[in-house]
Amino acid sequence: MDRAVPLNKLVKALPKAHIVGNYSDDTVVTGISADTREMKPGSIFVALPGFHVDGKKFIPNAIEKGAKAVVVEGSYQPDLQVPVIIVDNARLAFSRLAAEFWDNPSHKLKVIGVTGTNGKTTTTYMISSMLESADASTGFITTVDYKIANHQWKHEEHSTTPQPDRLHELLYRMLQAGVEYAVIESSSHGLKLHRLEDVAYDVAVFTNVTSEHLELHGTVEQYRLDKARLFQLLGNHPDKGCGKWGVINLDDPNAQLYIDSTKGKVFTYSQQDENADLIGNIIRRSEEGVTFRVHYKGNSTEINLPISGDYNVYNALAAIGVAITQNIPIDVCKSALERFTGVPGRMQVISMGQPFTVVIDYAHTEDSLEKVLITLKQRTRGRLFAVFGSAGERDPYKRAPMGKVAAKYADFMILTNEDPRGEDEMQILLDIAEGARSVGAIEGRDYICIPDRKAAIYEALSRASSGDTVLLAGKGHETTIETKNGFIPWDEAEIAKQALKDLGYTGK
Ligand SMILES: CC(=O)N[C@H]1[C@@H](OP(=O)(O)OP(=O)(O)OC[C@H]2O[C@@H](n3ccc(=O)[nH]c3=O)[C@H](O)[C@@H]2O)O[C@H](CO)[C@@H](O)[C@@H]1O[C@H](C)C(=O)N[C@@H](C)C(=O)N[C@H](CCC(=O)O)C(=O)O
Ligand SMILES: Nc1ncnc2c1ncn2[C@@H]1O[C@H](COP(=O)(O)OP(=O)(O)OP(=O)(O)O)[C@@H](O)[C@H]1O
Repeated sequence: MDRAVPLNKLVKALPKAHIVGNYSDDTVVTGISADTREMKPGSIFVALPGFHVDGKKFIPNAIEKGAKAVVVEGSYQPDLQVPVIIVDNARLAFSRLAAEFWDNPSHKLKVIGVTGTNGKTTTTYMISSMLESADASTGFITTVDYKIANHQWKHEEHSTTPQPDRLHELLYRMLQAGVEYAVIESSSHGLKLHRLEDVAYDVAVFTNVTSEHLELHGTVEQYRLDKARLFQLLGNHPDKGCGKWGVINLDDPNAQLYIDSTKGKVFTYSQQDENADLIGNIIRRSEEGVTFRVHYKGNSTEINLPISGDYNVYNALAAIGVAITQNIPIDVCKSALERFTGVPGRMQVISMGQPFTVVIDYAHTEDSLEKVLITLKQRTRGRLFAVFGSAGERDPYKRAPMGKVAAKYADFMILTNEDPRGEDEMQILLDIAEGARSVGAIEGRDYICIPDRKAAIYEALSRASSGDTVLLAGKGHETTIETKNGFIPWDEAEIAKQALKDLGYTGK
């Protein structure tokens, strides 16, 4: 989207910055970027201190490509032909500049942020569908896809929360399209690395915390604290007349931290605690979904959620909580939830007329794998197969617990690649197997390792028979497998369908 903003205006947004070099009042910039591979001429280049390399290394390249100014953290000596904006923290400056460049779109939208280890995407989808049932136009930013009013599309980025330039551009486009509410999956990376610092949130939602991404946060304690930033950000920006709310899962042991961090009013939900503002009790479970009753201010309503998994009742309660803070009646929430079609790659059933069930799910943590396996175990007459792996270069400590929990519930496991990245793929599988073996699993009898994911899927489907369930976990909606040799295109649903066809199942 073409846009030109005076450099002057952007520099004013960084009052503590020190500027070296001159520019005239009519200098304009046409973009903000922290990546020379994507930067367009006329942009400000922000040199971020990366995890692999210092972005300062790319300054000459940025200037060659037409950067109008560069932002650096700390100091930068060489004499450059463009102004150098020296700041204390380049990530904070990147966020500030991107928000200013796109004219702070979040100040005019009503913005809802969803954080937590699991359930962010599902909850975001549910919130959006409820708001739309109440006739509000919505946009969202999720791991799976982006939505601006009626246009929804799958993105290729391997990220949940985009970098600030992309993020604020999306919010700007939402505003241009007449969107009233933006719902943003707010990852712990996004919060810790200040990608979300200049978003004016109105509602912050907390789903749950288990242990993940310790390669970034260091400790579970720090991970919990980094997520709390979302609730503090509520206090940073003007109120847009819809109130500021923290919507918090009271059943999570960490709830109090997020309640205490909320710069606004608190709304709680629970399946167990009578003190919560909103309570949901599961009444029955079926192949088609879960029925639960919600209790709010002395009234109660039964809701048939057409997706299975008890945890989805938590996601639904979080979304109803948000709707209540926006004065949406529970009947509207009910009708939105009863029409909910789910999220691609989450409990997605693949049917080609085979006599067993095939389910694709994005479970890639110990907690989510356990919850999904429990759900599937409850409704499987035969054997439960689990095909899964664990990411390379991320959270190696979660591998053994994933193996352990899968060994507990699955009758047979095929350990396979998820995103091995630069790591030895067999070593990742051996790390998972170690957890499985710690609870008595034996190779050959209870599990096998097949790094090639396609071959693993074919093996599982050819072993399955009537009444069995095959869970393909960890890839969900993702469109690539990241290996040391680059990205391999991937579509788990298509591969499962093709495998079933090759096994002779062609019906619906
Ligand atoms: C941890 C993190 O934020 N990583 C991002 C970061 O990588 P990095 O720090 O390693 O970058 P680097 O290679 O050291 O380079 C340093 C700087 O030089 C720039 N550069 C680099 C090369 C070049 O030719 N020119 C150039 O300008 C880079 O853009 C970067 O700004 O900058 C890269 C370029 O923008 C991103 O691709 C990369 O995200 C990758 C995709 C990633 O995997 N991110 C994940 C960990 C992530 O953020 N996940 C969370 C949570 C997901 C969840 O909930 O499960 C998310 O919100 O997405
Ligand atoms: N409330 C929940 N509690 C535990 N597990 C959940 C919950 N909701 C979803 N899951 C599990 O987590 C997986 C991912 O769900 P979802 O995409 O909604 O979460 P997420 O937090 O957005 O994950 P990510 O950020 O990694 O995309 C699902 O496939 C399911 O296995």
